[in-house]
Amino acid sequence: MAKKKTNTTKTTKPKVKAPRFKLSNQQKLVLGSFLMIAGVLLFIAFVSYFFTGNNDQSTLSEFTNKAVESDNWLNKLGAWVSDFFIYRGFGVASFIFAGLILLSGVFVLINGNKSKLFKHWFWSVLIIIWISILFGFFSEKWNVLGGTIGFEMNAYLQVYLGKIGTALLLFFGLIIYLAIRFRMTFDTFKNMFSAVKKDISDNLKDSKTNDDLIVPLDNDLSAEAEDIKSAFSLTIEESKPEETIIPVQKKEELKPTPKIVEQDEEQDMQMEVETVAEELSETDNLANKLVEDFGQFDPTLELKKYQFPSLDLLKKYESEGITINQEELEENKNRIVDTLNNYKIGISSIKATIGPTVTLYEIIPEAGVRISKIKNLEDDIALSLSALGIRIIAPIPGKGTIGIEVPNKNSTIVSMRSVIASQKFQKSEMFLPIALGKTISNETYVVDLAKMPHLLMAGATGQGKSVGLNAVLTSLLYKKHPAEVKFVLVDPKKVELTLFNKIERHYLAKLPDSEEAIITDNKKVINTLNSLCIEMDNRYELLKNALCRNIAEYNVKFKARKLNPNDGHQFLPYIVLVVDEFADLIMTAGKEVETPIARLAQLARAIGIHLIIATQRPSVNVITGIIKANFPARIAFRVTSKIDSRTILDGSGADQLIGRGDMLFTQGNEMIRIQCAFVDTPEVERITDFIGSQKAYPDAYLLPEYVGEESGTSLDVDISDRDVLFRDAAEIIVTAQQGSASLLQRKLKLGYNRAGRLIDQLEAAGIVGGFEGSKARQVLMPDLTALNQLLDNETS
Ligand SMILES: Nc1ncnc2c1ncn2[C@@H]1O[C@H](COP(=O)(O)OP(=O)(O)OP(=O)(O)O)[C@@H](O)[C@H]1O
Repeated sequence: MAKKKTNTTKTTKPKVKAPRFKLSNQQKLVLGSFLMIAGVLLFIAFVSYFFTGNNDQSTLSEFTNKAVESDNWLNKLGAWVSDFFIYRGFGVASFIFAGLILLSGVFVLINGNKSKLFKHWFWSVLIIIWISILFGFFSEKWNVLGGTIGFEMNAYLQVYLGKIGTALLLFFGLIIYLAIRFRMTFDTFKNMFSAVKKDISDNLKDSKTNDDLIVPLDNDLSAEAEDIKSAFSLTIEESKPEETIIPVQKKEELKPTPKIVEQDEEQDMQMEVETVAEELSETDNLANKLVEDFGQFDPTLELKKYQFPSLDLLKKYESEGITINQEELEENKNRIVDTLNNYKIGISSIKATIGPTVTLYEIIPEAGVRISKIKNLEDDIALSLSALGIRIIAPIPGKGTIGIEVPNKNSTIVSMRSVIASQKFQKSEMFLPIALGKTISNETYVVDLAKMPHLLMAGATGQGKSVGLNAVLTSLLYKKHPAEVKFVLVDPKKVELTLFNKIERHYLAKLPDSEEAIITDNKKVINTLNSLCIEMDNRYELLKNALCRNIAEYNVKFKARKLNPNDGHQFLPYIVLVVDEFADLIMTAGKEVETPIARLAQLARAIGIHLIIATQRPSVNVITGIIKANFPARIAFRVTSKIDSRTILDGSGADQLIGRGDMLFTQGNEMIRIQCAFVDTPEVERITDFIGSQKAYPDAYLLPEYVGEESGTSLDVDISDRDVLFRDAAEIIVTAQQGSASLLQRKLKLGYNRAGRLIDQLEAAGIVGGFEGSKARQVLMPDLTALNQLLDNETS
């Protein structure tokens, strides 16, 4: 804690803070309901004023005299308030005040958008003034309607503008209001007018036709026929202009809203051009309305003030930036040329690209030289260049040249700061951007974890795996809000990821019953993985109901308020599962972890769960076929043998790396050599401190509850060993007809383990059915009578 404090004082300058009026939920309830009631009372008082206002005039001056009562339905206060608002204030327009106060109460209660409320107040006050002046205009007839303000303002305006001027000014005020508030245009009026005109003419026509069709029985038949004929012919003639279809020439005239295009006066013909706007479903309409009223759903709202870590928290290295050692370059070039010449390989040109740790020499061999010949001489060339970690790429994909990578004598550190600060990272629009480091041509390399969709990291000990993991996590922390991504961290070594404990309530996800968010116990990993599988199934269900194919589409739809939270929909954060020391896990838990990992790897990509697994031991029994098949994106740090390299990358190369963050990255096709960004423990500590010191969610992101199989083993529970709360628990479960441990936890206020044990005992007693994965257990007792019968039989 002390540390946190010093940190914040260091970074923030003293500044005077404006006092914040943030209401608690209870305060909101009190204030909201007070305002609503006040609004209703005002309304009642105002209505009453029109019946009792005259009688109450005399009682107003006697406000403090208890003996004098008012006729207003709210008695003295009602009389006084309505007199104040209606007589002395704005007249009938004061009713709008009552509405506004009621509306404010509703906004406070539902925690509505403040700027929306402010807008309502602003426009309503304007319309109140306008109405008041309008009625003030007719004050001679109805003097109460405009109130004193309306009357006085009218008198003032009429002195300067006269009656006509005032009337026109009022009309102009109305136009301004409609134009700005309702975005009305001249066309809107025109369309409205035409629509009304059409309605009237249709009605007239209908009535006329009907009238004409009523033929008096005693009339001459031929005359009737004539009448009817003329009546019809008339109708047809009249309807003709409307039905005439005129070819439309101008494309611009076709607007999505129905529009009437006037023809030349002489033709006296009207044509209605109607383009059918895309029909919106009811839910779309509702969503549009909600978005209009409240704006798009903002998942970051709960931590609105959250600040992303600044670049200053990352260290700046002196030795950054490539220094060109001309001598070294020349020397290496000569050696390469000489060595190749020794093997009778001629070179037509050679080019060097200097990277942070290695320099790439690109060679174009003379015509007729076989590439395989150069590839075969790899070891000989390496020997004559007497350098470790030479890698020959023959040919460089897409270039037709041969590459020889030679480590630099003095490598430079690629700092996390430089890659995070790069334009490429800062401007990336990826879902889960990761700044891995810099390529051989010194370009920052940024990839999207969401596209990978899972990452396998392997390398011998001490070659930069943990730094790599930290770089991945740091990248995400710099780019993603706590609402957008959650980490599930598995760290059997117990030391690598502990720093991330500080951001538990911001970024971590955990099982409901676990105390520590970072999982260090291998047994608990199995539960977490299975819980993630449940989360995956749940998310698929949500996606299916929302008719979305992936999490991105789903979240867009949710933000546009097209998905109803009452149907279980919610904004879904990405979940990144990081497993360090995967080999260790496989050794201790074997199939039990491999199965859920494989399931997640196969299916979780669409619903935003991504896996990063890291291992020191890249042997085939750890990185099995099924794992490999589902992890197309792989990072290999230096390994000791070609076999290990093959296991990770399906090819050699990782054995020729030079360590210290030098790595090969593949996403299934080409292999890219990257110098991993270096982020040191103190830097990670500063970042997690910075984030940890900010306001957090009440708890870590809770994963679905998973009842492990081990709890289902002790089914033969002795009746005498039953929990004292057994009967209560049974009654709760049977009454609710829902067999879930979390229900017991809530109702009986128990810990997860005890609730889990109770469920087992209930299963053993035949009250609930067996474990069914993500679903609640079936309740086998239909009602309390059946339950009591069962329990009584047991004891007798
Ligand atoms: N990207 C890098 N740039 C510079 N130096 C690095 C880089 N990555 C790692 N190193 C150096 O290598 C050392 C070991 O790295 P790291 O702890 O990441 O290895 P590891 O593979 O996780 O080892 P282990 O498997 O034993 O945990 C670091 O202390 C650091 O000095």
